[in-house]
Amino acid sequence: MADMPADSRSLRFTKGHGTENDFVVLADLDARLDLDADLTRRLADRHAGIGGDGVIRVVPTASADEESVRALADRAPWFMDYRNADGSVAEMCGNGTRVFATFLRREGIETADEFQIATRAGLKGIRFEGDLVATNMGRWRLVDEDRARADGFDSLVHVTGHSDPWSALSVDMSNPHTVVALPEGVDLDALDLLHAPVVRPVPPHGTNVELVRILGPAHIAMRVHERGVGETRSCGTGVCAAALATSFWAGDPEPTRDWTVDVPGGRLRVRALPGHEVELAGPAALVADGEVDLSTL
Ligand SMILES: N[C@@H](CCC[C@H](N)C(=O)O)C(=O)O
Repeated sequence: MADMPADSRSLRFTKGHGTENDFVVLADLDARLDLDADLTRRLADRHAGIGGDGVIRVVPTASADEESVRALADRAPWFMDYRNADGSVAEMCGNGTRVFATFLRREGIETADEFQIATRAGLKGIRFEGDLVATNMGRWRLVDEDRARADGFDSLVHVTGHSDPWSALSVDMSNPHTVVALPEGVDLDALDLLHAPVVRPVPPHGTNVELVRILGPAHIAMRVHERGVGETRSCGTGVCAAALATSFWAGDPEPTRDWTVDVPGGRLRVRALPGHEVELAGPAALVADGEVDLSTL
């Protein structure tokens, strides 16, 4: 169990989600919480804890462990410290940025319609747009651009229940993604994602795997198996990777139109920005506040 503030064995939390990618949000405004892998796993446990695909700690950027994050403090006072449900630390979480920003607004910590937050993948610009929150996710890249341009693909993905592996494309969204366009006749809804898809060659830092069905022009449906979690109902970085890969395959490597991505938990918009950056827009909801007795976890 993590070291906790001496005066408290309980922890206040907020539960939130972005297109049903759900998170336990911890306001650690004094940077007193030692959120280690064990505590993260216990909080995220859906049976014995609060439950979530991940845990988000809201902490002053100046107090981050990583020097590269602390360097952002003068431009973004708050750091989204994101952990997957298995306790692993991830570079970025697209849906998490909207939940994080919505929490900062609700608490009156940030009051503007536009502000920047700090993540392990650098600064991310937030813009409130009606009911949606838009995040400038920053720069993206194809992991093996030469191979992608020559073949369209750079790896193979094997999904349980299907004898043949499918061609896939690796996209770096600051975190790793492997995108598969499903062959004709394969039912997206029927895929077995209880088991992790097997990716070859093995990605050095693991990967999130997106399975995509094309629904129409600039419109796809996607399911995802997330690194450090399992299948989730949405993944913001994955949605961007899927839209960018599909646009690439469609001959529009720098997307000139907005893409709509349907996930089991809702709908998201992906927009290319100048400078090879990409914006993700969608809803965010804070659904509960509570206090957990850490001795019971
Ligand atoms: N759900 C997130 C991504 C969270 C991190 C991912 N599982 C990883 O390990 O890279 C999103 O909305 O982007």
